[in-house]
Amino acid sequence: MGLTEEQELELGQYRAAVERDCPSDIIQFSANYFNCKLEEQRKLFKSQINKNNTPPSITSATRSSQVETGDRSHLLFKSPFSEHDPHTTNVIHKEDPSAKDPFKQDFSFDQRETKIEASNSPLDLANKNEESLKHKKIPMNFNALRRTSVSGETFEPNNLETDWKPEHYSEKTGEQLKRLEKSIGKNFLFNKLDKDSKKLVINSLEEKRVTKGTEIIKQGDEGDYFYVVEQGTVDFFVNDSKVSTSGPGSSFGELALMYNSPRAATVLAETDCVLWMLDRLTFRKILLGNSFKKRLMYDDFLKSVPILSTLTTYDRAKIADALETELYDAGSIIIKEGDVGENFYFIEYGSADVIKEGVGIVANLKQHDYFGEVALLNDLPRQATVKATSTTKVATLGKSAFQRLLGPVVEVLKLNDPTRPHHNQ
Ligand SMILES: Nc1ncnc2c1ncn2[C@@H]1O[C@@H]2COP(=O)(O)O[C@H]2[C@H]1O
Repeated sequence: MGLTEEQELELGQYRAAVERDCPSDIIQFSANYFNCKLEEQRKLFKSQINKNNTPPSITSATRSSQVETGDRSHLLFKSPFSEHDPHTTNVIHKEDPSAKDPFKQDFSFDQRETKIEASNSPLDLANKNEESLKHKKIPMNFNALRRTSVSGETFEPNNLETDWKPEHYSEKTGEQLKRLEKSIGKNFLFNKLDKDSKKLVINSLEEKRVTKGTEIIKQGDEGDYFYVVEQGTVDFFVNDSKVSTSGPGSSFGELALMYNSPRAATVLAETDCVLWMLDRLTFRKILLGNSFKKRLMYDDFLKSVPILSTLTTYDRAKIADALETELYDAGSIIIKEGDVGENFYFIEYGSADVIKEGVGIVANLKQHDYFGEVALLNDLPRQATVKATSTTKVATLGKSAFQRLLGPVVEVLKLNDPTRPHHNQ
């Protein structure tokens, strides 16, 4: 007996996920993948029942329309081209980076679900976040070839429910709160937190004053704390070369805590500094699943994009922070020849044709390919139209993020520029 259309679709999606992520442990990957699928199906049922009091029939068509448009109408994205391009008006959904891709979307589903179901106490939220991290989108190679956790903390959901209390929790004074609001208010990581989580984080922060010249973090050490700068400036050194400086409102020290990896840089106080430290466990429980969600979700994907393969974890993390997701139906226009170029794109999944006026199709793009760089690199109008040929999810970078973050690969992008004579493709 042949497979039904839906079974074919499911298997195709599964196959695409395996090909995309090239998991080192296929059994574990598959277990996670199908758990996510089940979870997704359950949630769809629940949300449908909550809405209509009628369970939906589970077909792919129902599922994708629910996932992509159902509850997210407020997130519908207006195409930058829609004013003058009738083809694009109904096609783009700007949404969580996780949307649509069945394996990766679980993060956002869980977060939303958590808010509905949990009591909303800070601890519940922390635990739920960690739970979703634990069995959902931790990249399969999350800890591969890296040193293991310093504290060896376990994240068993049941332990968390009852056992975990933030180690350094202490209610801040009014004066401290005012200062924190000022410094933390500037840090985008904290703006992603709901009120309870923010309060929990604030009361878990420890004040640390250091004098000019103090080594706050040493490259190669194990990670213990995440830092936010309230006053002063700090310098970053990689292999003894200074790579950057940052000041009030900025944060550092997240990489080692995220990836259980050695510190990637040395951090020195360039002036006397007032810092706030967050312990690793609270960081992982609260910030990781909220503020660094995109990094975790895009980690594997960005690693598998050939053009980015030479970047460091830090460089890729910065790109992930800046990415936005757009979803296009088959046949819709992603960029239009002659328009002003605003964004650069990676294809997360799907396919697209590159079409030049008067010439026809000049290239076919697939998963992991990029486009939209020519206009940005050369300050030109769009040199071709890019049209989705199947449902296509793209991750996009705005022009300034493109210029700021893709510096290290600009030469390669230029070399590959398809509009240059003799480009190597
Ligand atoms: N170019 C860079 N490479 C790596 N880490 C950097 C860089 N610039 C700043 N940092 C920060 O320096 C921190 C050192 O500790 P972590 O590796 O935990 O996290 C690192 C980043 O937050």
